[in-house]
Amino acid sequence: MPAEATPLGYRARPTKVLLEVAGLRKHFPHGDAPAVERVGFSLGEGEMLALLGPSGCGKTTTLRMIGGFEVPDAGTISLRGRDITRLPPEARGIGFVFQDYALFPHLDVLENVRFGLRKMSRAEGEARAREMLALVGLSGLERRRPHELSGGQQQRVALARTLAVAPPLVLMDEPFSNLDAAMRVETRQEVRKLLKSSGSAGILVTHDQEEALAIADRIAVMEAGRVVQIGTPDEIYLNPVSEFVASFLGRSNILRGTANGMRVDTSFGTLPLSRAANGAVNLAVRPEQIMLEPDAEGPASVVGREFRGHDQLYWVQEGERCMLVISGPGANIEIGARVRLRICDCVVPLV
Ligand SMILES: Nc1ncnc2c1ncn2[C@@H]1O[C@H](COP(=O)(O)OP(=O)(O)OP(=O)(O)O)[C@@H](O)[C@H]1O
Repeated sequence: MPAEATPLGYRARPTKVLLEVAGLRKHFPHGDAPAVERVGFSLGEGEMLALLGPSGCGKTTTLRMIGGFEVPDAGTISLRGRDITRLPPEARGIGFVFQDYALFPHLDVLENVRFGLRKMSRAEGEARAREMLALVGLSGLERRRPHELSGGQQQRVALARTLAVAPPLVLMDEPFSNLDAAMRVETRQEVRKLLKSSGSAGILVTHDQEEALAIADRIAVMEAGRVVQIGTPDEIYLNPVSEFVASFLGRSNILRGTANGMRVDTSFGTLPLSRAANGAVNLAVRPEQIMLEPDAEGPASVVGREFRGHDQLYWVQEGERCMLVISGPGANIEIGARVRLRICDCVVPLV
């Protein structure tokens, strides 16, 4: 598979390793359990990784250890083959974009971006800062102070300041959380494009699955201090390893079945499996993998419906079980209607 598989540059696998994290552990004093335990992954040059998981699962602690703001109890972090585990943040050559952007309020936009370029001559630093501001689409706003900018513009100044020193890696902790929904969607694609065009890799901490799917080449899903699955967005969405991953990334119906290799017997008949399994298994079925057919003799009935414009959600009761189904916007089936459900795709065995 080519390294750059799509126009937006989503990659299946890192090419050359930039960052290697192995066996990271952090147990804070007074914590019942370690905040981070046995976390390991590698990141390719220019790759974008999302650390995704619910509040308190250890995403920020992992990021802070990579950045040098927290010292791990165990494990190693190396950047381009150099062990940086115990180096202070400023000696690591890593860029950061924080939630609050951390811009200097008394400096204008140009001076904020020039701040990290103090080793250059004034003229060189200014030229580079202007170049970065053009890259993030803020030319013309050089003399504004941060409070005269929108949240999205401040975010881009922070990014320009970080990218100006061309770090091989940029760490971002929920960088879009102060933006409104529309601005968040726009800004995350811009950030992705900027990092890709500057060749910097990125690690983004988020609890927003849609954001992770939209921005990342790969996603590391964390649960209770551990990485439970790492893969491309489609690998994780289509082949979640556990019920936790299946329900954290999108919505899933969970069924019981008896597997035999690549097939499984269920109350919906014998279905193909996405990967081999044997014996009693739980299965994840995405709501869009189920077809809803009106049928006066059908064994199920519609008990809830939500019109969402581009599609519709249906809750369908069949005996004891309530299934979630997604249909196109044109399928108008009333609440109370009798229906038949058909699973029209392979289903995923869970551990
Ligand atoms: N400095 C600290 N001292 C003690 N406990 C901490 C400290 N920082 C984090 N923790 C604890 O470690 C665990 C992991 O926290 P962390 O901030 O890494 O999670 P997170 O996944 O980033 O959560 P969120 O999405 O809410 O920011 C939590 O139980 C948290 O309370």
